[in-house]
Amino acid sequence: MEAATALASLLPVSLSPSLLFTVLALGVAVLLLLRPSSKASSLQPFPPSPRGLPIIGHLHLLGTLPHQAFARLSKTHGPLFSVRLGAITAVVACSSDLAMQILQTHDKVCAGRPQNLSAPKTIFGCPEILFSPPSPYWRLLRQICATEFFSNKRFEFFRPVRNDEVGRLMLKVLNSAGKSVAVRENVQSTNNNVMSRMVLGKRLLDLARGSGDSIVSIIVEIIALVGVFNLGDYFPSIAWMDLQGYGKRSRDAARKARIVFQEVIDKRRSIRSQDEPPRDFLDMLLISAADKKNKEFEMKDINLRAMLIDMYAGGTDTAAVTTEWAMSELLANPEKLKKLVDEIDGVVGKERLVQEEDLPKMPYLLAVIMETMRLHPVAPLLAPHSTLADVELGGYLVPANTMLYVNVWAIHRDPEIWEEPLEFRPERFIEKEYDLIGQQFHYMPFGSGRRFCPGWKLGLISVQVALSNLLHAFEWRVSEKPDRTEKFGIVVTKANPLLAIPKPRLPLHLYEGYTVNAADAVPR
Ligand code: HEM
Repeated sequence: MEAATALASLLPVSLSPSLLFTVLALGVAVLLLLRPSSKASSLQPFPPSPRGLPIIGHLHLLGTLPHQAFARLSKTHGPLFSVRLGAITAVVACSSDLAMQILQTHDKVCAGRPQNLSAPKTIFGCPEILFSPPSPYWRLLRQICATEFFSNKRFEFFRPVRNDEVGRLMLKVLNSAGKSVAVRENVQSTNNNVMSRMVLGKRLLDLARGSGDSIVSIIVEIIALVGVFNLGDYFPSIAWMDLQGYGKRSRDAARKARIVFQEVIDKRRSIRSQDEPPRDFLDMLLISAADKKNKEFEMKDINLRAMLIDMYAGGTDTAAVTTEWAMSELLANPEKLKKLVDEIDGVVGKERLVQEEDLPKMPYLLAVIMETMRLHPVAPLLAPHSTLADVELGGYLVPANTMLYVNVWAIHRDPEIWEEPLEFRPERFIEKEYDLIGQQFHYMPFGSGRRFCPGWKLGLISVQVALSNLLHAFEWRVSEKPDRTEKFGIVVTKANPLLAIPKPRLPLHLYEGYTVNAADAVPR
């Protein structure tokens, strides 16, 4: 039991010693599963690994921030190494060369997703975009998103919605002038409403009574559940015991999501006429589901519900977290903040708020956001990939069905690539050209290759609009310099949420006028 207590303090999640003791006692059977057993792996070396412990493997080395632990391990074991997480073997890549091998050279073989994670299976109950292995159906879903949801036409169509929501955010912050404001929470609620209007055509509060609140709480719970460390996923022989209760929580979340989203789908079907042009994502999904061309992949309501959840979940946290990190870095670096505010003032003046049309004229704003995503990628290990067949990476043989982590966090701080990598220096993105779509494998905040984030443009513009407006419309004060402590999850957040005090810096009539005018132009 003493060993269990010591180990419990090292694990990435808070496990009670008695819980860990149970795991150790029950996990003996799992030992047999621990060694990679591909026939081919006996012919070529498997990536090296640190010394592990019986049963738990290397779990004790992960700490609370696995991406940072992996970066440290790569210093001793090289840029490609393997770890055992209970019964699961994972290979970690910490260099841009290996990222290229995984995401470009062997993209097809490395584009799987690990299938040991129980929360997505329980919650979605069917293939969706994020957790499904590549398949013709997954390609169809990505194609529907690309042509119907993330296309330039749709982007323009929803521009007034985004302007309106950011105007509402300005008004809300104005009402808190002089008081402490939780930046992420406020931007998140704006993004939730943008997403809700794009996906279901309505702000959360305007959805059927209670649905809006339910959707937010369900999505928050789902994002948490898909990011937790569930013992059962790594020790399959004891999964049935559901020691941490995540199985039950996932079933509850699945049940609630089914009820709320089905209600929305049924209501829409009952009021929507066939020849009406699509006005939001749900309309587009219903059209695709009825499209004879897609008959091969019958889209049932369960599939539609999964897609709605994917969009809400993808669009909620990511941009708000990035905006919060950007504000934190700027408040910790006043000269960079001044340079950005000067740029915004120069383009916009002080007689109106920032509009999306202004953004292309603000290169320093883009550089600030790119630098923020370099230091604080929301998914520092991307979403885990997995091998669909045996593949050679960095001279080692990695067998089929191995989990793959691409450590973007480590690559983004690699001193071989970046001068003074820990400095917040947006100028580096002006002096040298980097793209956002991961073509150089030095910089991949949205991933690269087949699994590249389909929502990247929307994510980026959400950050640009929120950050530029918050800084143009308000002067911000913090009681102490913001820190860089991280909290791990499916999205890595700031452990200590940024609290800052706003003071308006524009004529007051602008804040209200902006909202009223933009609301007139909203499509629905
Ligand atoms: C700043 C904002 C965002 C960032 C930094 C970001 C980043 C990422 C990353 C790193 C991945 C994983 C790539 C991989 O596994 O190789 C991803 C996947 C994904 N993202 Fe985003 N994302 C953002 C916004 C969005 C938005 C707004 C949406 C949708 C509304 C979205 C939807 C998705 C989906 C569906 C996937 C799964 C793609 C697949 O597995 O095929 N993301 N994103």
